[in-house]
Amino acid sequence: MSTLEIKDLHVSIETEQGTKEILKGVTLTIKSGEIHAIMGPNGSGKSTLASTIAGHPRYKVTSGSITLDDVDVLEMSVDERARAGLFLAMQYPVEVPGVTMTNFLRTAKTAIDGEAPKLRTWAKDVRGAMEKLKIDADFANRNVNEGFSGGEKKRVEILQMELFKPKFAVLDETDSGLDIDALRVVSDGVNRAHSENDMGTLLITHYTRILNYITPQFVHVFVDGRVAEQGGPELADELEANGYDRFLAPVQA
Ligand SMILES: Nc1ncnc2c1ncn2[C@@H]1O[C@H](COP(=O)(O)OP(=O)(O)OP(=O)(O)O)[C@@H](O)[C@H]1O
Repeated sequence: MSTLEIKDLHVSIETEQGTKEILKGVTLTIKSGEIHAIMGPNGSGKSTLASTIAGHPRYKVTSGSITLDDVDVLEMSVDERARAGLFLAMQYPVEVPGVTMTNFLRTAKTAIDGEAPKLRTWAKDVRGAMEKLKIDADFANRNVNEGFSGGEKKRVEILQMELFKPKFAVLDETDSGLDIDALRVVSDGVNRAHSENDMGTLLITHYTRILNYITPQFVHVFVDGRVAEQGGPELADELEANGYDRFLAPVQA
């Protein structure tokens, strides 16, 4: 059993207008096997939280902590975070010209595990995972994300998650731009990682649609850089019905 613990996290960025505090005290604990959904209005800091967990240099932690099984994540480099078992699927995946998917996946898996995967089983694992995610075999020879459609990029992210077997995944708007079939395929991938690897997930989303396929035990409403309320899946239904007015009123007052 692993625990990813975020405690009273404050994060700022430097802008031309000066320092801007975006996260204003986020506290959140995720354990192995748990699915947590974060929902919240545009600009409330959800992606900033994902980027901070990922170790993006732009986001400065001014106070608070992130630990993985009591080890300080904020002291780790981006690579070390991946090796420690954190997986981050970002809103805007990057293209890597000149690097084929096959080479990328094997190199990344080697870096994460500290040893190269066995050639024969690895090729089978990759093929099997691609089939499950309905990714055409041709993608193996294409350059990472180059010319991939939005939905294809998301499937490829989940492919990485299946193969790297992280302890925790942070999925930032993995559902945006997915058609119904792709949504189901991607959700199945996340659910498999939970049942087979006991992965913990932080799922950032704007829509309850994905929550029909991936059932979170916890829903957190993010407003103005903090968790304004926590609840079960019924909280997502309430947001769908009533929007964020109830949470925004105290902020705007
Ligand atoms: N690099 C940056 N430069 C300037 N402002 C930034 C930067 N990154 C984030 N911000 C600001 O911080 C706030 C939070 O942004 P963030 O992307 O974390 O919100 P979000 O909740 O993920 O929004 P959305 O739902 O629209 O994706 C916004 O006001 C945004 O403009």
